Amino acid sequence: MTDIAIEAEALGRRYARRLPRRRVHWALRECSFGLPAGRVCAVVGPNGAGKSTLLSLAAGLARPTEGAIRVLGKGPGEVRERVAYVAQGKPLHAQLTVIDTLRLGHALNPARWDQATAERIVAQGDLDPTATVRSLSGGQRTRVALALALGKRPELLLLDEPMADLDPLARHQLMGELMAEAAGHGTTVVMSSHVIAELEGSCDHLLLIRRGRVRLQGGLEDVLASHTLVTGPAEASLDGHTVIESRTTGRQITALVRPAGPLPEVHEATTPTLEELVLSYLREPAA
Ligand SMILES: Nc1ncnc2c1ncn2[C@@H]1O[C@H](COP(=O)(O)OP(=O)(O)OP(=O)(O)O)[C@@H](O)[C@H]1O
Repeated sequence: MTDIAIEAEALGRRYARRLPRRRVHWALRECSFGLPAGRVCAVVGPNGAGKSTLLSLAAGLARPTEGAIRVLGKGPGEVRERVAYVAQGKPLHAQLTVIDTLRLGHALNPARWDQATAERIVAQGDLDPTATVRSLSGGQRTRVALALALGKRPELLLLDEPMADLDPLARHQLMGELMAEAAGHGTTVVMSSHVIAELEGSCDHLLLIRRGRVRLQGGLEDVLASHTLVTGPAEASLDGHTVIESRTTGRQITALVRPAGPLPEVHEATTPTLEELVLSYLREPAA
């Protein structure tokens, strides 16, 4: 088993847009990173940053335009059986019932299928197993998609905004299932989300993408510890430190910095929360 679940080297994906004018658009460019196996990794970034593109490349549903991506030490197409992917639109067969959807999951993954887990996730949502997928609400479909993904007992679980349409209780309960899966079976979970609160406390690795580039990556504790949120008088100098973002209110400055050494004593310094860190990187002027 490899120590790195996903390894990208100068990864790029370009789309050709026809309208309004034919032009080439890079959804991802020069992305190099390694996600350690057995971790729960948050993929964050603004709308259109390239998160879904990255997950679909890892799932082997799209091909890189340049560079390379390796998943569980191999090409994404070679490890499909060991990887589960829940895409943003949660594609399922609308005409199948819930129970037939799980049967199909079993038929497609006979060697690894965990019926008990899949059934438990469906049952916790109080779903009628004989209902067709077409008749389910968006959140109920998400539950079935997650039941299929976890039933597959994957080594790598790729989730594209999995919790977006779930109610708070379902969100809490399914996050618990995901965390138990990761802890109990050493599953690597890579999850994109805009809800930072749901990532805090569950993720231990961060990949922040902005405008198709990896802007920040690493173990969550290390990433947070390498930044400082400072407040102090507006005229106090932060020269020599890397200022990610700063805002001045009246005579006070608040800034997220990567300190290069001790900060001036006039500043009050704290370690940022994940939310503060992500917001600062998203607000950062053109990186
Ligand atoms: N099939 C496609 N054809 C053309 N452009 C595309 C296609 N898919 C994505 N893009 C473009 O690639 C960029 C990245 O899109 P992507 O869906 O990966 O972003 P995202 O970070 O997942 O966004 P969101 O948070 O809104 O889901 C966007 O500018 C998008 O318009």
